Amino acid sequence: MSSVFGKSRVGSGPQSAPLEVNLAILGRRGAGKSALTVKFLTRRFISEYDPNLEDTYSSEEIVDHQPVHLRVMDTADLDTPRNCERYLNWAHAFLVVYSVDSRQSFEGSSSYLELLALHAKETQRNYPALLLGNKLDMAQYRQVTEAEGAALAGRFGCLFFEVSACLDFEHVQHVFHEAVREARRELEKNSLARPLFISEERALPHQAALTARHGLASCTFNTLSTVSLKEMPTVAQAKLVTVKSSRAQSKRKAPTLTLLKGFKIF
Ligand SMILES: Nc1nc2c(ncn2[C@@H]2O[C@H](COP(=O)(O)OP(=O)(O)OP(=O)(O)O)[C@@H](O)[C@H]2O)c(=O)[nH]1
Repeated sequence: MSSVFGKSRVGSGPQSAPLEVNLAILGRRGAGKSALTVKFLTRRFISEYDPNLEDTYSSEEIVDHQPVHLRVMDTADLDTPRNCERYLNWAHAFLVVYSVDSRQSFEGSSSYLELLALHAKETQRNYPALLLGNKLDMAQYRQVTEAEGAALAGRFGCLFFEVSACLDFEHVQHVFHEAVREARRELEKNSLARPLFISEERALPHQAALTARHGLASCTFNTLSTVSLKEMPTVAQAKLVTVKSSRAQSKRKAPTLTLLKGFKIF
């Protein structure tokens, strides 16, 4: 079965179209969402970035010998979740990122996990989430222990990894592929599509509590999976661009490629 934007296409046979998976990266500003996204897409570490841009990228992946058309939304909330339906109703799985050297970002990740739990409860669906403690290379400045990260993940029943956008690509790739596996399991379980473009907004009883605790004032929940066309993010074909410069080169001498909208990669 397929639907608009590939929301529900599930197939594993050699003849079937690639599985389509939408993945949203959530977390407080500065946690490293963009750096992880770009590392995954290009194997490179961001040097400069625009924190206000939110983009969705598309990448063809092979996960467990199966082709997957993966879309990654690198979200740009400010300090708290805002207008969450744009990703709540779009993503099949979520990566919630904090930085191990920032307690504030860890507390922010907890708000996102609560938001996802609430959304799952209201829609009576399971949305796989992975909790990522990023900037592992900064472990000497840790404000969050690995045990705290694991405990938070355990509380919300999600997988937990500590990663670094500036260390090895394989580890970052592994985490994204784990998210695909989680999404695939869930899609296979519910191979029925969630309806799209049927909108009914209503306030939720639990929302008031969450709003009060985390300032999620602008998050509304749509009961029937609503995404309007104008809200759909544009897809940048990230993998179509060839990167020829090397980060090993001197930053001053290296040509700057504006590869993905808003990111300068050396
Ligand atoms: N040392 C280190 N720095 C990182 C890592 N990941 C990201 N950074 C840096 O942390 C800063 C914030 O990274 P971003 O990827 O822009 O963070 P973000 O979560 O996308 O932040 P917003 O775009 O503001 O939402 C940048 O200066 C990155 O270069 C990492 O793994 N290690």
